[in-house]
Amino acid sequence: MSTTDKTLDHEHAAVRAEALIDSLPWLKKFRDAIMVIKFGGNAMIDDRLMEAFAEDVVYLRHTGIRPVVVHGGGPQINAMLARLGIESEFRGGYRVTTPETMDVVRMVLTGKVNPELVDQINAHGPLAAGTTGEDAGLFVGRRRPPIEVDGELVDLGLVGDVIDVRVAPVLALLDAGLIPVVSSIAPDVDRPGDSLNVNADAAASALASALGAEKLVILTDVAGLYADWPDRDSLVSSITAGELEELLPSLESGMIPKMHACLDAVRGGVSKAAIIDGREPHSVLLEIFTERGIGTEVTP
Ligand SMILES: Nc1ncnc2c1ncn2[C@@H]1O[C@H](COP(=O)(O)OP(=O)(O)O)[C@@H](O)[C@H]1O
Ligand SMILES: CC(=O)N[C@@H](CCC(=O)OP(=O)(O)O)C(=O)O
Repeated sequence: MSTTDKTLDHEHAAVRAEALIDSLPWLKKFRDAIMVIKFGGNAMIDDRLMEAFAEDVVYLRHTGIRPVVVHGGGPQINAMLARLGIESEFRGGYRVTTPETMDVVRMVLTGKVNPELVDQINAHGPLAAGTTGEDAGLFVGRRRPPIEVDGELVDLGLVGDVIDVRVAPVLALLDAGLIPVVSSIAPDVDRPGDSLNVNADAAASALASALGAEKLVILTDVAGLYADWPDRDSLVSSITAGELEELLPSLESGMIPKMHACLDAVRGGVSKAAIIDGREPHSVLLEIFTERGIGTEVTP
């Protein structure tokens, strides 16, 4: 015998059924679509968020969407550099990368963060396959020329841009039903044997364009793009590429690579790019399966 309050049960059931039915148009629309999701280092610090992220990605995969994960690991690189007593600085949103720093970046991204993320996803079944921009020549990298920061030219060292992507290895993983998990290291096309540190937002953007992805979703540690940072009333829900281009010069620090990444992606053929709050559990599902999405969307 059960004494549950049936009225309450019916209400809960109705809300849950509505949420499931609301996702129907998106399930139909996005079947087989490739979605590139960039998972930032800040969300990885919290085990609960990392578990929720893994669940979201596995959920997408089981709905027939083809998720590709690109990850960063800035805070984890900072922690390891501090342990090793190596200083590093950020200029214009990018880490100034010496050869010594590059060794640590590669070790942390490819040796620690990538397998940890793969493990989280594979807790749900053997779905994730870790790879880097160096494996099978996925990324073709080139050293970034000095950039201007506050009117001064800054040499970022071994920081690279992805100038070309050979999508075959990622497509092969997708065709095998797997979830590629990619770290943002690229081989230097001009100096064979050298590796370059690519900002993970930029790497995700290049991969999304090359794959002809339906969406690029970038998780971060704020609700989205603020037009007048740090004014919390200035959250942008939607912005076009043209409007974003005008806003870019006024942006600071971490938002610069992110918004460049979104702009490049939509200019590169991706239908929509979104910056969403990685501090909210299951933010990826809310972005993909709801009409308004969350955070800031960038459209062509
Ligand atoms: N206009 C802006 N809108 C939102 N965040 C901004 C803006 N300008 C600077 N920021 C900063 O950028 C940070 C996100 O960049 P970053 O720390 O590199 O994130 P992640 O680790 O997710 O890649 C935010 O936490 C915020 O402090
Ligand atoms: C050139 C550059 O800045 N590379 C980044 C790569 C990792 C990254 O982008 O990590 P998040 O996404 O967690 O910020 C770095 O060295 O921190």
